[in-house]
Amino acid sequence: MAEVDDAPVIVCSAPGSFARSVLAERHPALIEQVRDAFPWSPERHRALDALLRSSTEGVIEPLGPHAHDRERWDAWGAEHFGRSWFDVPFLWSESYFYRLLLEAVGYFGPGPWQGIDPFAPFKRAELRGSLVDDELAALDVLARRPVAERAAAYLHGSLWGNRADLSFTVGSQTADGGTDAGGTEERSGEDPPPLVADDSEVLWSLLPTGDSPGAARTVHVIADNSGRELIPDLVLIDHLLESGRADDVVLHVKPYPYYVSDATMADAVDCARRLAQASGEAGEAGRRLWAAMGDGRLAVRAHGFFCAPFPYAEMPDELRRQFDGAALTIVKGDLNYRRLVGDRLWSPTASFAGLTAHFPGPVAALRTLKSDVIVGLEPRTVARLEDAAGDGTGRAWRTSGTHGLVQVRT
Ligand SMILES: O=P(O)(O)OC[C@@]1(O)O[C@H](CO)[C@@H](O)[C@@H]1O
Repeated sequence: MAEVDDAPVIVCSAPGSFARSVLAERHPALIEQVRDAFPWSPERHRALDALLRSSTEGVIEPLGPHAHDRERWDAWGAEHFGRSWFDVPFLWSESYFYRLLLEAVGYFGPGPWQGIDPFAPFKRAELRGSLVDDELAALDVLARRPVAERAAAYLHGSLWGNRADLSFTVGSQTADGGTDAGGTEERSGEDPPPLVADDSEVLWSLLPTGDSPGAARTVHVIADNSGRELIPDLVLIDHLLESGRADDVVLHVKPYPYYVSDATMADAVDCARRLAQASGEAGEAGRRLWAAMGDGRLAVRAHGFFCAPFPYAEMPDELRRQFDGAALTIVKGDLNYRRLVGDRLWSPTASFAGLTAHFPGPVAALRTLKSDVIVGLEPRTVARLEDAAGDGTGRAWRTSGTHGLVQVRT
């Protein structure tokens, strides 16, 4: 594994690599699932066929001349057009794939399919499912526990919620609404398994309770998946506001559907409604969050950069300024982690603090491990993980979603 200063950018060309499997297997399966989820017109079917061909055997083409964001992607993709999908950075090719998938289904219009989220049936099925009922009911039991224990449970709920990632379960669920779409629990032997890094104490130390002099303490949360991840994120946010650890919270969602289950504004509303309509503690939290959105203590934003194919080190200044002065920014999930530290084959012991020094203000990653990128581990932890993997490659712990982390840079 390369050292910090020469870590290779991840591309999808290496045979047997996780990144290659995403492009070669996961994306084609996703196209077929999206195809089956709606009664698309012949034109949409043809566009899906073309995307399948291009993304598996073709080269990367620019957007069509009428695309509203053609200029932006022309600048972002200039050096990649005309090359094989497998030879350009993984972060770039995945992001562009989702942009093209939306194009294929007419999401950006004009036309009758404009604004129809092609992943909505999968997200809805998950949100309706009984696993969410069980998770909401568990909040009633938790409410009787001491506050420190509750805080830890809310934090872990948000972290492990990241296992419920519908792009991870492509090929194993349907959009018929009749079944729970998570399917991720089977991946974990121990539930929850131990964290590979745990800076929880540092995280809480950045958000002391009680009166603090000076400006309002703002916490930002860069959301990842909707449904079974965003619901515990919202519960955590409610706790931060209720316990006085934050005066206000900004939740950052995606401006358009992305990576299957990533949360958009519509999803944030659906999740808040699911909570608010629940009974017991969940319902109370949901109604408090609803009110907090109304009085501005919880703001939701959807900056275009959250669907950009680049690491956060390259975020535009106006977004950077939003995080300046925050008490903490919580960065959720695997893709956000890849973007936070850079999508490279770092040494797993490379410094998390060093690689996140670019980020404005204190930052915490809550993530389950679903790709090759990992930094900030103790050498003995890496040795233990490699030994325990026992699968011949010693790498499954990195990509299988069975392990989680809390990493903080103050
Ligand atoms: O950000 P999330 O939802 O935790 O994970 C997104 C993800 O499943 O998508 C990519 C494959 O498509 C992986 O790199 C990554 O694990």
